[in-house]
Amino acid sequence: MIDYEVLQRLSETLTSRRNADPSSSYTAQLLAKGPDSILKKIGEETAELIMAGKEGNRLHIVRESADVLFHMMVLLVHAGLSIDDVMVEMRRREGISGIEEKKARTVSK
Ligand SMILES: N=c1c2ncn([C@@H]3O[C@H](COP(=O)(O)OP(=O)(O)OP(=O)(O)O)[C@@H](O)[C@H]3O)c2ncn1[C@@H]1O[C@H](COP(=O)(O)O)[C@@H](O)[C@H]1O
Repeated sequence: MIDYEVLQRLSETLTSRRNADPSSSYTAQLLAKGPDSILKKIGEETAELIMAGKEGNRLHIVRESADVLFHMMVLLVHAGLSIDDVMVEMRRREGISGIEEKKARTVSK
């Protein structure tokens, strides 16, 4: 059974870090440094995920994916959002083929 509740708990923890002391929280440090620092980390972690994907090492892919997801969630908190908002969008897309969606986009242009 996959523990999706871990994302909910992490989301709550990260939101609470808005008021935390940066000396005791990496998330609070990032939030205090501002959006450019968060975006820089997302860029770095995404590049590392790309390299892991090229390398094909499954453990590295999982670990780098977790780093990207974590830093993306910090960005969401910075923007006053949460993983819930992303899930709402994913639910909206559910069952809509990417191929069909793209075709509909071209038609409406
Ligand atoms: N999931 C994570 C998580 N994933 C990655 N990281 C941190 O992200 C940082 C960046 O990773 P890097 O490998 O790039 O580290 P680095 O190379 O030393 O960083 P730079 O020198 O490049 O800045 C590291 O310090 C990791 O520990 C995380 N830090 C925290 N969490 C979760 O967030 C919660 C709150 O954390 P704090 O806010 O620190 O209490 C924790 O309980 C965890 O559940």
